[in-house]
Amino acid sequence: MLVRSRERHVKEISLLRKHSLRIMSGRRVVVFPSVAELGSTLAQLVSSRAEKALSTGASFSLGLSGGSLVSILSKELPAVPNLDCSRWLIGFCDERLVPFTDPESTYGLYKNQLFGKIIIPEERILAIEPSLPVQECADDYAGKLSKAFNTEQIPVFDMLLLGMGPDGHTCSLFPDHPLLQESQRTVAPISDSPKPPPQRVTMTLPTVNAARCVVFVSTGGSKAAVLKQVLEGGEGPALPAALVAPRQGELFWLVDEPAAASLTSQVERPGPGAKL
Ligand SMILES: O=C1O[C@H](COP(=O)(O)O)[C@@H](O)[C@H](O)[C@H]1O
Repeated sequence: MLVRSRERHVKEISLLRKHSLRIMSGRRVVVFPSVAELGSTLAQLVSSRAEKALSTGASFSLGLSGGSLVSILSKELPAVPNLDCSRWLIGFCDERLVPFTDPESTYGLYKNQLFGKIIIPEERILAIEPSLPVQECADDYAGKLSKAFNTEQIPVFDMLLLGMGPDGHTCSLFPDHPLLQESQRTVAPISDSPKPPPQRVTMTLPTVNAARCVVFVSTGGSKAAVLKQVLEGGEGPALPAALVAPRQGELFWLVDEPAAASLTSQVERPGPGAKL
């Protein structure tokens, strides 16, 4: 009897702690012992938000980023049992203006590593047209989003998966770049990306912050210092990743132990197989 009530108390305290953590910061920082465990929880999270969106709507819209996320997601998402992606709509949070066959192309990487392993109609993947000049390419991609979401306003994605570079950039929004001030456009071109290739197309902050759920994935010791700065603050203007704060949506930071090494604020460390 005593054991049962103690267990209940511990459970309640842990729930309360989780709840207050979320209220205090408006975001959940979740630390995993390995990239594999992070990846499998990420895949579960995508699948659970897809189920939620599809239980009330006609489709589940998911924005993908490039970089290290590609291999993490491509390994773990197809392993989710009974995953039905036929009503998913996939867009790209940013894309490099190179042919799809170029190893820098985010679409190209997902095509090779993921799209062949999940069943998703080709027409439900909204990619850029890389043969266009960068400005036209951004306009064309913004038009595709506008048509798919049937709106002239900012599209509201169900979920966006973001990465963060060691300089604090996310999407193709770089520190001190004028694009951080963009308040009207859904998508913008960039021709002077400090990280190659220089020409890219990116979602803007208003689009990112309109999403229902934003999930950052950040792994490795090279991200430790910048992660601390983004999550706990530091000198100078806020870094692009720190400007991501969905107006009405959820914000997750899924990180591994090396990336979390310098954090001193409270984080969650879920047990194996835990769901977010
Ligand atoms: O250039 C880019 O970098 C970021 C971060 O990539 P990571 O390899 O450090 O995780 C990525 O999110 C973005 O999509 C990409 O274009």
